[in-house]
Amino acid sequence: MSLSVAVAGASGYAGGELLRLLAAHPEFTVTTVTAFQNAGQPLIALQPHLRSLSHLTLVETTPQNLAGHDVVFLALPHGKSGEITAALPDGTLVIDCGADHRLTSESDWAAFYGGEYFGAWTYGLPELLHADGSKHRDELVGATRIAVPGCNVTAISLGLAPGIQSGLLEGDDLVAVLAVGPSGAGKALKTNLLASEILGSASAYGVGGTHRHTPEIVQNLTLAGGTDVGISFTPMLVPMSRGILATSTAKLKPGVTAAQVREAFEAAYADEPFVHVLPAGEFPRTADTVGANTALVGIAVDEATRRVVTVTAIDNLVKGTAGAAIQSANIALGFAETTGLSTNGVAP
Ligand SMILES: NC(=O)C1=CN([C@@H]2O[C@H](COP(=O)(O)OP(=O)(O)OC[C@H]3O[C@@H](n4cnc5c(N)ncnc54)[C@H](OP(=O)(O)O)[C@@H]3O)[C@@H](O)[C@H]2O)C=CC1
Ligand SMILES: CC(=O)N[C@@H](CCC(=O)OP(=O)(O)O)C(=O)O
Repeated sequence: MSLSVAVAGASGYAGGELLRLLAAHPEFTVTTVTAFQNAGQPLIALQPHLRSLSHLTLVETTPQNLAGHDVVFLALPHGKSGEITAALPDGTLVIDCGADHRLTSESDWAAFYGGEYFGAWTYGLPELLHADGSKHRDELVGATRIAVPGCNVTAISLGLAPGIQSGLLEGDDLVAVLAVGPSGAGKALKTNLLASEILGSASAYGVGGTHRHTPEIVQNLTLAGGTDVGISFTPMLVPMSRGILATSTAKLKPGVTAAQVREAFEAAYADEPFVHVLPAGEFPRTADTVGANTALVGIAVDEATRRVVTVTAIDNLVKGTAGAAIQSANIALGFAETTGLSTNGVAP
């Protein structure tokens, strides 16, 4: 018997991608979809690509409308899920794609987000290494509240954690520069995201340690065993609708070889269904992850500067959000982790 599912924020980009994946998931049936100003509209009016869900109508995002489901996925603006989930029964599996429950430090929340702090939930990045070599998926088994990572955070964390956990890389001088697609910013119209502004242009934002994903990256890489973790991280908007290409670099510890670094990454991800290390000399393209729940990682060592350089590609809406949410739900509920998810993208 399939589980009944509600998706809140179903008119947005993350909600739409959740619905696309859930519609093909054998264990879930979406019965409720909610929105804010678009409540009352047929879902198909907002998500015309989701033909198999054309029977659904968007209703208001209230605890009453979300109650009575086995699983609730939230794809709401930051700060909007805390109050709603407080009213849902403890036994309901709730998965939040927003940031409200990602940070374990209240002071980081206050510094980078502000507003009421609702506390951290189990973190939805199964492949994240812990200092002792275990993976974060162990914590997801049986969880009933899950916080899905920020998409930039996923790309950077997967691209650095094995080097940190293995003790081969310094954690205090990390640098990451990312090319990101505008869908990461959501559907709501913003002037700097108009096609006329982004086509033919690349622009940096969140520069100089100000991006709100910074403490989340530090949190993950500290969990992976890093000491005094510090990262300078700069995302750049580029004209592609989906995708993140994260170039992450770190200093090698004295005496560490390129072969040791590659071995650490290959060992960490050897059994991972969704994280693939590319052969030496190969680096990923975002195009090869579009629609797939895949992270592709390329690795090089720059001997002149004694830095490792990893290049990680993900689809921000799949492995960066909706796919990670479903992967984590699968683990929490005891389904095969890959259920309803694919490593195959679409091309061209
Ligand atoms: N886009 C991405 O790549 C990623 C997104 N996320 C997170 O997922 C969440 C959703 O993002 P995204 O889909 O991109 O955003 P969108 O702007 O595309 O969608 C936002 C959704 O929230 C609803 N909404 C807007 N304002 C309110 C409100 N005040 N109260 C309740 N609901 C509201 C909207 O409804 P309506 O249409 O009716 O206004 C819509 O359904 C965010 O927390 C985001 O950070 C996380 C990782 C990556
Ligand atoms: C292009 C763009 O603006 N991208 C977003 C990514 C959003 C994301 O990962 O989600 P959360 O907002 O849930 O953290 C950004 O860099 O802030």
